[in-house]
Amino acid sequence: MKESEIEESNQLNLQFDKRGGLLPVVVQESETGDILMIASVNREAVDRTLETKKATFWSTSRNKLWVKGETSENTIWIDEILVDCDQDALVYKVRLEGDGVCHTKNKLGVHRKSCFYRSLNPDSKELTFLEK
Ligand SMILES: N=c1c2ncn([C@@H]3O[C@H](COP(=O)(O)OP(=O)(O)OP(=O)(O)O)[C@@H](O)[C@H]3O)c2ncn1[C@@H]1O[C@H](COP(=O)(O)O)[C@@H](O)[C@H]1O
Ligand SMILES: [Mg+2]
Ligand SMILES: [Zn+2]
Repeated sequence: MKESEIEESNQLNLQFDKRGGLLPVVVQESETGDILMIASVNREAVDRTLETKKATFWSTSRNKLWVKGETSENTIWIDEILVDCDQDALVYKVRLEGDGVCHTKNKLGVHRKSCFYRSLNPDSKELTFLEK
């Protein structure tokens, strides 16, 4: 496929083959801009996400389609999907149904909103928890 057909096209031509069938997805909360998690999708996961408006991924450890929230009930609802220049990465802009997306819990026993709850200090190389 010519570059122009990918970069300047209004047609969806996701480049799964380039990446072994899996593309990275950044999940971002629409309302706040917060980055919530990064996961992988195959073609089926994208199709299911478009059909159901529920964020669906490919679980790389369980090797199966993963409708986020299927056990935790922390469903993620799609507002918008962005596709990058060379059509090999996505952004899901979303609304949360539950407390958060992360499978870890904070001190109050609540699912953390984002998987990115620690910051790396470049000098000490230690991690600082961002939560109060
Ligand atoms: N719920 C999550 C979850 N939420 C967010 N994330 C992030 O999503 C990324 C997914 O990457 P992977 O495909 O490598 O994760 P995975 O192989 O599905 O994870 P596991 O099944 O090994 O826990 C992780 O690196 C986390 O940063 C999660 N990763 C894993 N889970 C597991 O997914 C399962 C189902 O959770 P629900 O969909 O919320 O019911 C539970 O067993 C959870 O432990
Ligand atoms: Mg990960
Ligand atoms: Zn997490």
